[in-house]
Amino acid sequence: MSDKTPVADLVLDVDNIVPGVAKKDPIVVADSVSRQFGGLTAVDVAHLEIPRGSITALIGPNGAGKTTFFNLLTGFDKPNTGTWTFGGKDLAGMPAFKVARLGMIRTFQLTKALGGMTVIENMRLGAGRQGGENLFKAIFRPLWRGREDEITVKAMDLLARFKLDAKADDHASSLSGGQRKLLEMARALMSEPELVMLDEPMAGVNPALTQSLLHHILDLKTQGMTVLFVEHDMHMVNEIADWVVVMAEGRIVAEGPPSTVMTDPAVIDAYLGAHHDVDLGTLTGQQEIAETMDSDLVKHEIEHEIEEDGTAAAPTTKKATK
Ligand SMILES: Nc1ncnc2c1ncn2[C@@H]1O[C@H](COP(=O)(O)OP(=O)(O)OP(=O)(O)O)[C@@H](O)[C@H]1O
Repeated sequence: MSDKTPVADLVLDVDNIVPGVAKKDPIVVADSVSRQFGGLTAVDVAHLEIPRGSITALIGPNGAGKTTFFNLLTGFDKPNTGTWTFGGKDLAGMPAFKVARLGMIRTFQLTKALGGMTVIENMRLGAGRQGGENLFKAIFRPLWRGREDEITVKAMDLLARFKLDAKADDHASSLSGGQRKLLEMARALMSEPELVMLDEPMAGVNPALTQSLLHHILDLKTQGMTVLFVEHDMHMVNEIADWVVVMAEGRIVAEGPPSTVMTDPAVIDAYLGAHHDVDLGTLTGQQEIAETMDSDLVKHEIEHEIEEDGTAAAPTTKKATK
């Protein structure tokens, strides 16, 4: 289906592919990133490099630490130890809204389309800084109006690409689960990110929209973006990922191209340890998603963004770092 990036273009040494292997052109480099919750070590990543301009899948059994690792990289959670860079910039300690502004945008396992707002309003929110009811805006109103028009045009273009343009004025709450996933992805693109991080993009999406989502993800790569996604659906991973990173019990236990990773004993062990009945070749089901925590953190990040931008519309928050 996709044009896979050859392994030789991704790693420095194709003959020695081990967890933490050096990439030719890494966009993210993480070192000694750990996160404990009480006595539980949720993430303990010694070294990981994400190759630029390709599609990397982060897989692993439930509870492996994938979402927590996403949260740490994107500033939605703070690690106990570790450093990481994005495009060479040190991100440790940087809040989520600043990480997003640098071009590292994520979506959530449970979509955060803000149901009380319309589809187009959600899209405008994705554009980041738009000015607000501040003095600067009051003085330079015509300039801001121009910028707002530009944002609307861009939003409508993206909505058309994602076949959501007819729904622009509908409340996001009226969309189906799959359409919300599309909206979240479209909104992420408003800020022209370099790295798009998708947390279980296929979860809760009905089969009719699955192919469409797959094509949109492949399209991101065609447009020069890097994609990192968490996914349980191994068919999807096989189909679109250039590279697969496997987590188990917080650590990176294997990485490599999908064709070899699925037969790696460490990977089979990791999955069989958690699911005695799982066949990696046929694992396709959508996971039931547990709603956990942290709506306060997300709310705080959005409030912070609004405070900084001075934007008038105060969105309601939905969920969370999942
Ligand atoms: N806020 C939290 N407080 C306490 N424990 C947490 C918290 N967030 C995650 N954990 C625990 O950390 C571990 C890793 O969870 P995480 O959600 O990152 O795994 P995951 O690989 O994303 O799982 P899944 O595939 O089920 O989404 C789990 O044992 C989880 O229960």
